Amino acid sequence: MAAVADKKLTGLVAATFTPLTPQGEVNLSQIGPYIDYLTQKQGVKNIFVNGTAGESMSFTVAERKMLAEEWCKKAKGIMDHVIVHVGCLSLKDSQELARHAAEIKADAIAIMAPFFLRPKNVAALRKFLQEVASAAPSMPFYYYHIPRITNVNLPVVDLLEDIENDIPSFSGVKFSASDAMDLGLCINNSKPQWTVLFGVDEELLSGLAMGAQGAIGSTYNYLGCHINKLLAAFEKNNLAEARRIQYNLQELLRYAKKYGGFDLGVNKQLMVELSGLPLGPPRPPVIQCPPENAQSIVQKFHSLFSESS
Ligand SMILES: CC(=O)N[C@H](C=O)[C@@H](O)[C@H](O)[C@H](O)CO
Ligand SMILES: CC(=O)C(=O)O
Repeated sequence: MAAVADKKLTGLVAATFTPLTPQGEVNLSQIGPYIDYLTQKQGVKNIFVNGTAGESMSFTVAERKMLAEEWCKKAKGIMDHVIVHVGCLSLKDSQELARHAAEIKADAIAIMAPFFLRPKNVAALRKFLQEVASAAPSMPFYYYHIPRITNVNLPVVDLLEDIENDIPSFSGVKFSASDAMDLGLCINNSKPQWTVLFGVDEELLSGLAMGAQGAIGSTYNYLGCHINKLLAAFEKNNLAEARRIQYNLQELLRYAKKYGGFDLGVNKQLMVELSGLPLGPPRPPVIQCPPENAQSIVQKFHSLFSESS
């Protein structure tokens, strides 16, 4: 296993969907083809598994272990990083998944705040995170800030203060919030070996402007090659080109709103249609996007993003 911070994580990370059979059972057989699709067709070399797009909380601990193991096994030698999200509502379940991630030699773990009984202040959040991290002390550890889902909206910059004293494996933040001030302060208060990855795909350019070193997102599953161009354009200070690509992603999400919003059901179905991978339906309570709606969004996708642009 790589020592903590052996390989610094930067660039694009796809937050994977979870392949299911048509009956809604975990379908490990699609994980190999999924990884081939990401590397060969999308130019994506990093994955974040069992996260939000992966419907983590809808799966049992046993299912999440099977999934994490297969992602790591199939990504070995092909992907640069596999980050396993181990967040659960129960500390014990999170610790079990953290230990398991270390056993299967994942590259890093990430954890969102528990959101049934929520930590009421930064100290309480830090204690929870520290107890998870200490179950797998050799695993690079990322805090996954996604207040839209957790309703835990404590300033991340406050969490970062001397965090390495409590969590020596701390390696960075997956920042999925539209809060440019907290994001900027996180980056300004980061250690050089940490990575702050931005997680709001439709606002990536603003995250890059603030200094994010990479991006994790669900849309990079099928937009990886385009978003890699956005990252390259930003690097070269070609803001006009970076904006063009960003606007197209925003137009896609705006269009999807016509069909009730860009939720996980729509998002996963778009991946199925665009990749051709049979990833199955989402698991209830998420509902599958009706095929005619998905087709209409796919058409919009093709009008916004062509192979050559
Ligand atoms: C709620 C959710 O899934 N957030 C993702 C990551 O944090 C994003 O990748 C979004 O899916 C994306 O930005 C579209 O809103
Ligand atoms: C979408 C995202 O970043 C996640 O799956 O956690």
